[in-house]
Amino acid sequence: MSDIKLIVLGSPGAGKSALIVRFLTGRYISEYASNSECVYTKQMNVDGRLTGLEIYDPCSQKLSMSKELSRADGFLIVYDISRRSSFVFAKTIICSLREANVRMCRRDTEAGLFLIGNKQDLCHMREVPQEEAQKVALEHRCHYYELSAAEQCQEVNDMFTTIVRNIILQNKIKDKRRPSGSMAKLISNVFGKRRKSV
Ligand SMILES: Nc1nc2c(ncn2[C@@H]2O[C@H](COP(=O)(O)OP(=O)(O)OP(=O)(O)O)[C@@H](O)[C@H]2O)c(=O)[nH]1
Repeated sequence: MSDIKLIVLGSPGAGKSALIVRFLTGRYISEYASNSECVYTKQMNVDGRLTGLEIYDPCSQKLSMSKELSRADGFLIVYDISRRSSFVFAKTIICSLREANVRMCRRDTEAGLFLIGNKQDLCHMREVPQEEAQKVALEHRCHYYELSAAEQCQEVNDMFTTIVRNIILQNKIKDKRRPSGSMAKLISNVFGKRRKSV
């Protein structure tokens, strides 16, 4: 069974907990405790393959989580479509992750960045046009979704499933590109043995 680790980030009140709880339980609860970090686990069957999923919700106050960052396969960056400041914050997170990726992420974040506009049910109060968010997602090579944790159970479910499927696929491609143990040994025997750093 493969394990996928997701981290959910975004400004306070964007709806991170609501999305996670909706996905895990199918329920929407309007108030969540927001002062403690949480790790949720779930087993999923994706295309006939059993996958262990770990979702980390660091809670908004704690963004210094280098250990968790380095273990993550995917980053869900949530903003509230009715609050521009949350979108600005989401863009800042994306830029920081791109920078951090160079230094410490286990996986290339390219396949693992997901920008999520939540609270679509509040579109009458919209401050972030969908086109603008799509453009940002394209620029930063993120996948993009807009939905409502409050009103769209199936869509939230589909989104998480697609995210996990994407990551599994991407990890498979990377594993194929990465030389296998014996191949790596062979390459190292031929080219790497005598290399010294100066
Ligand atoms: N209208 C609407 N409200 C939502 C939606 N999702 C979440 N909310 C509300 O937004 C508020 C914040 O939701 P949370 O899930 O606690 O947000 P959070 O991002 O986890 O917040 P922190 O834990 O403070 O980081 C709550 O009152 C939710 O009920 C949504 O899709 N639509």
